[in-house]
Amino acid sequence: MMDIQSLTKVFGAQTVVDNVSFTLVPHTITALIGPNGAGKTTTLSMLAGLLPPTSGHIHVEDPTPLQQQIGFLPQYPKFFEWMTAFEYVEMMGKLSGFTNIEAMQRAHEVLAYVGLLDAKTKRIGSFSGGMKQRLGIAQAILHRPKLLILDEPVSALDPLGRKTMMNLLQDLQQTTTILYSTHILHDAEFLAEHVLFMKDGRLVEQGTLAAVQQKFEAPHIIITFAQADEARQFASQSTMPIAVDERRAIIDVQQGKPTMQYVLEHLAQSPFDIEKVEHARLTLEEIFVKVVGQDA
Ligand SMILES: Nc1ncnc2c1ncn2[C@@H]1O[C@H](COP(=O)(O)OP(=O)(O)OP(=O)(O)O)[C@@H](O)[C@H]1O
Repeated sequence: MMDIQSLTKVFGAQTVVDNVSFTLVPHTITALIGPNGAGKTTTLSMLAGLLPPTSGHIHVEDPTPLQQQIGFLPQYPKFFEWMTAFEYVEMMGKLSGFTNIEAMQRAHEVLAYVGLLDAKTKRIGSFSGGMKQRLGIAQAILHRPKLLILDEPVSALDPLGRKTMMNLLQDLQQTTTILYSTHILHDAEFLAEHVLFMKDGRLVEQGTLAAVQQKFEAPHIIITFAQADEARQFASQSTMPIAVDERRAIIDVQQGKPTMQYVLEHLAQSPFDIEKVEHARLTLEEIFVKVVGQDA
């Protein structure tokens, strides 16, 4: 649906976004992950049409102007705090070309959708951070965009606010394609089907979450025993390089050996009670630290 080719942004002598290419798959959620200053906001601003790229192409199949196809929630959305939620969304509707009646109806719809209908006559200045983020979403989806771009939509929220926002994004995925930036890797792991890792303006890793996790699959086979002393006994009797962590025997795999088949055959001859045998998987956080080389 959206194909980004060699997107680059230079500010003075600094290349802030460097030759970035990726494709957004319709009706999926893509997480743009990177440390502070990686270039996430600059990338999203270019895609949202708020910042002209120095070079590169943004290709969309639909000939409708890009601005009409995209909804954008900035990292720090600015509202007129003295307005009520309804007044604000209704005004934004009129600004985006709705008639008065359409703007009123649509404002009602989107406020209901983000769970702010009860607060529609309250002044925005009295809203919590989570309510403001939801109001930002209401404004971003007002014109029924095909692509929703959100800059750090969950980072500033408390756990409950994050959960509400994640549920909203999951629901919105049915009707839109979503690209959002984040530092909260645990949430991205739960929400995103595709991940983009950015460092120093470059995409250093990208793909489906499953493929990236598979690529960084740790070269270990982990056997979980019913009892800790079974794990210890198994390790002491084996010729394989095994570390024991409580009930888990962790086998180092080097140059493909031992294979899972070898381990399973070995276990079949042992008297121990085994709960599971698995290839170790790194969490998104561990992969991120490995790829980006520093904490988020
Ligand atoms: N208008 C600008 N002029 C000059 N430099 C800029 C401008 N906007 C951003 N930068 C620089 O570009 C780099 C990337 O900034 P950007 O805000 O895109 O990163 P980010 O990954 O979104 O960071 P964060 O997670 O902290 O929001 C930074 O070094 C920043 O100082």
